[in-house]
Amino acid sequence: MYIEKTPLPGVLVLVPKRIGDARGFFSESWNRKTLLAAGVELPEFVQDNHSMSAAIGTLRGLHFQSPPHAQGKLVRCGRGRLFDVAVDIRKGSPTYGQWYGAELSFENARQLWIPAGFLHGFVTREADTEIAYKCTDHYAPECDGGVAWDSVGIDWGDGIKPLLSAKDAGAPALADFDSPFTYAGPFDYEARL
Ligand SMILES: Cc1cn([C@H]2C[C@H](O)[C@@H](COP(=O)(O)OP(=O)(O)O[C@H]3O[C@H](C)C(=O)[C@H](O)[C@H]3O)O2)c(=O)[nH]c1=O
Repeated sequence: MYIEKTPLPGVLVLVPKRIGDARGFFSESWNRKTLLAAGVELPEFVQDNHSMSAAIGTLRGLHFQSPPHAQGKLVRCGRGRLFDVAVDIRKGSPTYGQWYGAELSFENARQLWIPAGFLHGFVTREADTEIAYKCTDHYAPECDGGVAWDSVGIDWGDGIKPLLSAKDAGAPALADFDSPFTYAGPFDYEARL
């Protein structure tokens, strides 16, 4: 697995190796031991999610779960193509309000690690795009929160008119949002990579 730092400290791009043969390929899409060998210890994953978005331009986000059920997420694209975004919302962080986005697709096999304390959202760039993502805490609707997709200055792509859920359409702007997260210093792995 290749591990790439991003311009947003804490957020990583992981790219598993694909072993090809006449049938197709095999890939270890997640292996804790491989990451540990590289000095990256992620919290334990306890829930896997899978969502499919039929229309191009479907935008899900920007979401978080507040403590005590804050979630880190490792996102990968099983089918199609999407632009996946993380936003730092840890009060006191040197990168508070900053975002990073990566194009994830079945073809490029890229995964995005988004730690707890960051918003997560994505917009689809192909029809019938599916994402599968691992979460470090269980679903807790009472801790569910969101920030408006268009209030962070994210470049989602030209001329986007997103398909949003009613919840996402009514989310508060980042400027009006009081984050439940506080910066606790850099993640251990930041210095090791
Ligand atoms: C997240 C979640 C949702 N649900 C139920 C609740 C609703 O009845 C239905 C759809 O939920 P929602 O509209 O919140 O789904 P998304 O808009 O895809 O939200 C997710 O997408 C963004 C990008 C994320 O990072 C989060 O994982 C999550 O917020 O699934 C569950 O039963 N379990 C869950 O873990």
